[in-house]
Amino acid sequence: MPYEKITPEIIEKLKAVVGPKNVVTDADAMQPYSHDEVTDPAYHRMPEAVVFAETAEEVSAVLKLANDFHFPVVPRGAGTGLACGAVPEYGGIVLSLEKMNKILEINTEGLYAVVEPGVRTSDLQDAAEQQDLFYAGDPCSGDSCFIGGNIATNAGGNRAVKYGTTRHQVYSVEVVNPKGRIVTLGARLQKQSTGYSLEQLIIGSEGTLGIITKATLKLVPKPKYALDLLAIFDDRRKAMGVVTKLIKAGITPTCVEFMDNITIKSVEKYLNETLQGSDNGNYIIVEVEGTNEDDLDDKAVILDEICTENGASSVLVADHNKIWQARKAFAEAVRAESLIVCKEDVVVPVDQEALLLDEILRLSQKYNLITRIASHAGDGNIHLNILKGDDDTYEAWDERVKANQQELYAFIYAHGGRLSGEHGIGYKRKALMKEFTDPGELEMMMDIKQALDPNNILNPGKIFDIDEKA
Ligand SMILES: O=C(O)CC[C@@H](O)C(=O)O
Ligand SMILES: [Zn+2]
Repeated sequence: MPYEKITPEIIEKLKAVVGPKNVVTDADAMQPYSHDEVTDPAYHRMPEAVVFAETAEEVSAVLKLANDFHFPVVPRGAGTGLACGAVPEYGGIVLSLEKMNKILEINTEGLYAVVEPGVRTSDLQDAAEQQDLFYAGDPCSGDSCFIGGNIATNAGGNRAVKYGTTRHQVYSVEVVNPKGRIVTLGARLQKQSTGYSLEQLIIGSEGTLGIITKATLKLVPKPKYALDLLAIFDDRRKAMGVVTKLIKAGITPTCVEFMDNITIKSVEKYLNETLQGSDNGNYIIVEVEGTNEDDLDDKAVILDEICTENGASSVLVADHNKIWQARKAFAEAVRAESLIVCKEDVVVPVDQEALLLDEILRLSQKYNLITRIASHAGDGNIHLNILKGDDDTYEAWDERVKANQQELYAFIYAHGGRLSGEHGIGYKRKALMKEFTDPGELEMMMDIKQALDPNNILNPGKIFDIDEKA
């Protein structure tokens, strides 16, 4: 890629924009910005400088410099991604938004929040709760990830069954577009038919079309009554088979999550706690909200019946904090087992998900893979983690992982699915994106990128490589 190196002249100009303390070139200080949560060092890349922005105007000036001098700008939130979307594959600068971390407004009349991109998701959840309100976005990394990154990647998480993904929480975003113009896209409206929904184009574009500098997000009244049920199944295929039945019951659960037994054991070890049914159980965790205690009880009875009729050995009311601590510890528990992990994030229509699990189990046997499986089962989204075993070489493992991927993705696309449900493409999955995406669809994405970012300076090489355009 013919980009300019970050010269001392460029460093001086960057310092003039954001102040000397906000430009870092020391290798040790830059090291944490060379990767996200992908632990395999093969995917780490050092930036040439890390720049911290404190205002939209600074972001704008940095992007104008990038166009003038032709260097890449890689926007970064908390760095909790799993697709290398914030990793500077082609060098240049990492532009961190972590200092733009203010909750600007929680509006209890209009039910919305205005936040800067570096606000931690859990901080927004807590701030809303203090006003008896609720921010529905809830990625598993909520204690560390930022709202800006949630929007840029259209983070999914645990409550999408009822509330949708991040895109459904967003009224509007202020972005700096690749040419450096500050613009607000979308509006605080329940409806509008006023041209393209550009805010929706930004959401999930992984920082390739604009840098989010402010967002107006939906809040809802805090649900007064909620309950977590834990259904334990001896057979994991039966556990997954119950999901469509739970959805069809018309109760609109907030969450329907799945964990298989070996994963429960892994989490148990990591947390050093005993988890219910961990001897040979597989979990379906269902959270429901109700208007009052009776409503909640009625829903619980229905869910209990469905699970029991479909093979659950027990259905328990779970301790909310404990069960969610276990579910949210999935990624960390796997990381504690192995730093070399392939994380599949496949998604199919919910009614195809039991078939997908069958296929995953078949392929895991065929390719002799060590797996851990957790799933946002209510969304059809399965996280298949494939661990490298101690007595495997990287090359032998990688070869089997790739063969598995080919068969798995062929199955997924044949069943109306996609290769990523929520973690995104970044640069980690772009070769597979190219292989499995309809060329016409990919061409439209590239056309949009080229129109908005003609110099290809904003997060280049993410989702696709523009110079590979046919
Ligand atoms: O590490 C993973 O594969 C999944 C991480 C996260 O999306 C989750 O749902 O736990
Ligand atoms: Zn997830």
